[in-house]
Amino acid sequence: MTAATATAGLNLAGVTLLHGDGDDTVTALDDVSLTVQPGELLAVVGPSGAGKSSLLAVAGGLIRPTSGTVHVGDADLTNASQRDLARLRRARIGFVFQSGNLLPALTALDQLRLPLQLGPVEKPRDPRELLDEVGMSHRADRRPGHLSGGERQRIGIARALMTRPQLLLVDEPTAALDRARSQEVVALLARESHQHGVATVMVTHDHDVLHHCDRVLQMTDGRLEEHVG
Ligand SMILES: Nc1ncnc2c1ncn2[C@@H]1O[C@H](COP(=O)(O)OP(=O)(O)OP(=O)(O)O)[C@@H](O)[C@H]1O
Repeated sequence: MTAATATAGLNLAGVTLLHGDGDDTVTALDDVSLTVQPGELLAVVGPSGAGKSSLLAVAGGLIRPTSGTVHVGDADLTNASQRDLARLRRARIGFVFQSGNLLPALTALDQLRLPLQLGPVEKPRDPRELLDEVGMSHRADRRPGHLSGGERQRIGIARALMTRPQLLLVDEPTAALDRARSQEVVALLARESHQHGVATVMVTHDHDVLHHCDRVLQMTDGRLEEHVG
């Protein structure tokens, strides 16, 4: 990898991930190389079991690959200690889950404050400003039980952006949403990625939202290929 490609966004080089051992070995990722630029929204589609969740887990430093390297900006996740990995994840990576993964007892505004309470953050976003940016100021005092699925997802996205991450990893953000809400949520992801220069990887089964994405790749049997839509 050249110095230039190692300084921004996400870079995976020759990443292979094996699960299990002996006869039970499963190749979840098979020699995957990928660069996602700052400000780019990449969608990854593919059948169940193709390796999409494994890709997110490796890119997010949650699982170490069997071989190959993973960089977020200039940070090498592959050789980092557990302690450094935790610090890198907190400072550089945002995660968005299928249904928002919000804490039931916290208001929308407090969900956004939460990442700032888990440790020092260099230049955090202002929670009220970010709430406004995702169109949720009018719901600041509501708890998740009184929000719609689309609203919960907006809060989940905003929470992931509080620390100004370089990389955003998004797992099936529209799985629980109807068509109109799905369009809004992915349009929001595209806008936030572009505006704030975040490299975003979104795994999805939802082909109706792909037109919001800058690039679409297909995962098949652990390999990433061009998507023919
Ligand atoms: N912890 C594990 N131990 C053993 N095998 C695993 C483990 N996690 C995943 N696998 C296997 O690795 C392969 C890739 O799984 P992965 O969850 O990444 O696929 P996926 O594309 O995300 O699937 P889905 O769309 O159903 O979520 C599958 O064959 C799966 O059975």
